[in-house]
Amino acid sequence: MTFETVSTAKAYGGTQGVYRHDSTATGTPMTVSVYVPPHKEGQRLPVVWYLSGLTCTHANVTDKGEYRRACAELGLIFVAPDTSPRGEGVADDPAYDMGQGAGFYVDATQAPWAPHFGMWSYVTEELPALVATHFPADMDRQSIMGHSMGGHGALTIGLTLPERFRAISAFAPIVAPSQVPWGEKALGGYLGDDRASWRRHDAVALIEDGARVPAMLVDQGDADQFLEEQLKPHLLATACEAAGIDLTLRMQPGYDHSYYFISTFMADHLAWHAERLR
Ligand SMILES: N[C@@H](CCC(=O)N[C@@H](CS)C(=O)NCC(=O)O)C(=O)O
Repeated sequence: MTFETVSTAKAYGGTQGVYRHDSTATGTPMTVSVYVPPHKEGQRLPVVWYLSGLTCTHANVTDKGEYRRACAELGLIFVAPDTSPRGEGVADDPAYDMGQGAGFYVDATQAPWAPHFGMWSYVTEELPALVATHFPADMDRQSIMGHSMGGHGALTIGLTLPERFRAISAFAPIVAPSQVPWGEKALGGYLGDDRASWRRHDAVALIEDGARVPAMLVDQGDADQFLEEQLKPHLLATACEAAGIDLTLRMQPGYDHSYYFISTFMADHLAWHAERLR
């Protein structure tokens, strides 16, 4: 399978690259951003996965996430995939919260989404194999983070694969998609009406059903316009408390849902990940 370099640039002594490859999980070309910090020849480095939110491509966090200085200092590879398949033959929805740019990190089972919307398999199977092949990655040291819909992806993937991900964190995540409009629309569309099939794609439900990790870090702005209707972090706090999961939930006064918020706390999250990836 070809893995094509779209661009590379030196940053903080390392390399910020953008790459494109044909994906069997989505049946489309996919674009991914990877930052490799400065390192010694032959050295293998831990990998932090960053999953983005609604409307994003790989480029939003690459341009505005301000992760490179911390990744260079901490020796972390930072991988930022796209949020969905894209292109002319790919189903879409006129709204921003469904279809292209809104893959929700599930493998869709329903028409018209099922042929291309295989983002769970893409992020958990296909892309990790490519990262292992093409970068100096130590795949025994991985962690995962994300924002909003990507926070949902990070929490659900991290909770499902605790043996793979040593740390999970999120910025303003959708913690209980089955209980909020964004999630009800997306999971209903991609997975169908049987709500039982949604539970493995809902962080709160996964914890209620027995998923366990040692710890999670979540930052949430209290001026986030989506806080009350879509995000509801207290549902995660309640589930973690009942399950004995050590959740650090930090309500950040005055911060909204944007990359100004994410970039403010990015270095903090990366340091938290690096500690667990040593
Ligand atoms: N377009 C939506 C908001 C979508 C949104 O806020 N997306 C977040 C993730 S959930 C994002 O990261 N947007 C891209 C950006 O800020 O660069 C609206 O206007 O209500």
